[in-house]
Amino acid sequence: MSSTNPPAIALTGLRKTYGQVTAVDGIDLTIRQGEVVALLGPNGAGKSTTIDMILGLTTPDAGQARILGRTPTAAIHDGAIGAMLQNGTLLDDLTVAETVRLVASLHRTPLPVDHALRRAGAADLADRRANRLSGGQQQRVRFAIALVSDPDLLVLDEPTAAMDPATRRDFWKAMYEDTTRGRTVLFATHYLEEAEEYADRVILMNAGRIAADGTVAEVRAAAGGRTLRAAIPGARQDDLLALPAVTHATLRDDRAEITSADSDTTLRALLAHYPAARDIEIAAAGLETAFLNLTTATEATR
Ligand SMILES: Nc1ncnc2c1ncn2[C@@H]1O[C@H](COP(=O)(O)OP(=O)(O)OP(=O)(O)O)[C@@H](O)[C@H]1O
Repeated sequence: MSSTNPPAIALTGLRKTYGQVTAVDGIDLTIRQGEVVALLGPNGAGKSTTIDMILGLTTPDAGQARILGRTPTAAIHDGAIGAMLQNGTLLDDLTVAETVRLVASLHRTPLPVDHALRRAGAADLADRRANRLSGGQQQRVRFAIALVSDPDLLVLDEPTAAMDPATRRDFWKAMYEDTTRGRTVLFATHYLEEAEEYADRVILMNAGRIAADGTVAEVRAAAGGRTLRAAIPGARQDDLLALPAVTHATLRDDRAEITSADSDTTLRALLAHYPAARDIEIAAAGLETAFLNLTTATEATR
């Protein structure tokens, strides 16, 4: 892809407050065309508000969002963005195929309805009424609606929230096949394994700001993460937390789990303090530990 292409998403100084609450606190972010990006963060971190500003559904108090070199409204108007939101309502009286056809009729160059349904794994639902569908099935219909304009950018707010594990797998399989053609995808999720498995890049939000941004490996490393597990007779949690480089420590009976930014230093100090420590294991921290470390670290500095 040529470097003269505009970014899929360019956010500069983006900010939104609701009364006393700063939902998004000055975000700068560039997402290149073709990237698959996961947006992570605890409840209330500002993910949905950011997505709403990318889609032009919410006006920022400051800063701006540019989508493929245009305003969000212009990009939506051109059918360049397909979106799947958390609570998009489906029209009760229409069948699934009629619903998708209706949305297709709003676009200049839509995909054939049966293509969109097939790609979204919703072909078997075509003749069903939207109000008879389960939560996971409705999500597949919303996915077909997002795909029908054949958009360059897909924005998905917790797309798999209502899906069972098998449906989630099918959804991501369909998604993956679809993005191999250079489509840009931004998805918000609470499932860390989805970010780990499907995203090229992970953006971790906390309290309206970006707490980490990089590949899964980079975000893990930024959280300084190794996990050290051991049986430590007579251990006290306060003492473990006081060991050098320790960021978290939990203790159940004499089994300790310690997160450390520098596991060599922690281990030396641990053995000096507790020579009876045994069954020691050291592993790279998972994304979940990185997530916890980074979100607690930014909370502490607020
Ligand atoms: N329309 C609104 N009016 C008032 N406050 C709002 C509104 N929308 C969002 N907020 C507040 O802004 C903050 C960010 O909310 P947002 O929905 O963007 O977070 P989120 O990261 O998407 O959370 P979740 O994972 O729970 O969906 C929260 O404190 C929320 O209560």
